[in-house]
Amino acid sequence: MQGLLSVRGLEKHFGGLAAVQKVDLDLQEGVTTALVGPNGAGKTTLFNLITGNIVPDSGTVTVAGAAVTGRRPHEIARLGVARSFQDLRLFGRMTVRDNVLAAIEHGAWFWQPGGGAARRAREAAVESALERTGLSHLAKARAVDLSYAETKFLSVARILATGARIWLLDEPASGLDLNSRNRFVALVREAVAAGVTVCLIEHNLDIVTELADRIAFLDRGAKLAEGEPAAILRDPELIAIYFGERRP
Ligand SMILES: Nc1ncnc2c1ncn2[C@@H]1O[C@H](COP(=O)(O)OP(=O)(O)OP(=O)(O)O)[C@@H](O)[C@H]1O
Repeated sequence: MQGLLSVRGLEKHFGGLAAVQKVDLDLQEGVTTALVGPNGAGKTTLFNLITGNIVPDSGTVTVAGAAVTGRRPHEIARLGVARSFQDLRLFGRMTVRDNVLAAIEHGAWFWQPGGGAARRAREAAVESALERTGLSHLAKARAVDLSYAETKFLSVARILATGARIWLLDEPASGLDLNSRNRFVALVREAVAAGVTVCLIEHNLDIVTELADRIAFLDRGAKLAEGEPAAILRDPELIAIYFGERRP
């Protein structure tokens, strides 16, 4: 069944390297999918192809049935697809609040008809995102002054504030302490319960087990398997590939 977000035959080469090879993937509404695979499997490249940060050599991406292949990142974001980056891409010198505000597209300015209401709605979305990520007390701090875990939550706050219904999270919990990691898991669960469809790239298999309904397993650019976490994580061949014990 075609998903809310659907990928068909997606391919990307970098010179002679096939980074993503004929990948099909469906993100079904309300289903949390984890992309799992060893380093260099093509997971981030797949996100980049979906979000328009990289143009595919071939294949298609559709969001809610609309073809978006080759469209620019902001056009795809406007359809309700938000993502985080491994390197977070925050504005270090801006405040936490302004980092979140900047993530929301300014559809209407206050001098336009309805602009005042739109601005208030944006501000409310920012405050709510800060509250849900536990960052309200840091709203006026500069992003550069945050702790590592706080920057990770700021990255999630930026997604929350957009109201996007599809979240693509690239290693969102890497390096988090236990308390922050648990808060992160709860935050994602809350979003899913509110109707968000999540796809996450995650190396921590405990987090995958806790959050994912499905795993798509990638290796060397190709999707090798897809299914329920229990089945995928019990497959000795996949686990050998994942932990680098590949047989020739
Ligand atoms: N812009 C680029 N130019 C050339 N090669 C690239 C580029 N981006 C990615 N690659 C290569 O494509 C392959 C897939 O990389 P990608 O970052 O998608 O893997 P990944 O599964 O996300 O890895 P990791 O788990 O380490 O983040 C790698 O061999 C990588 O070196």
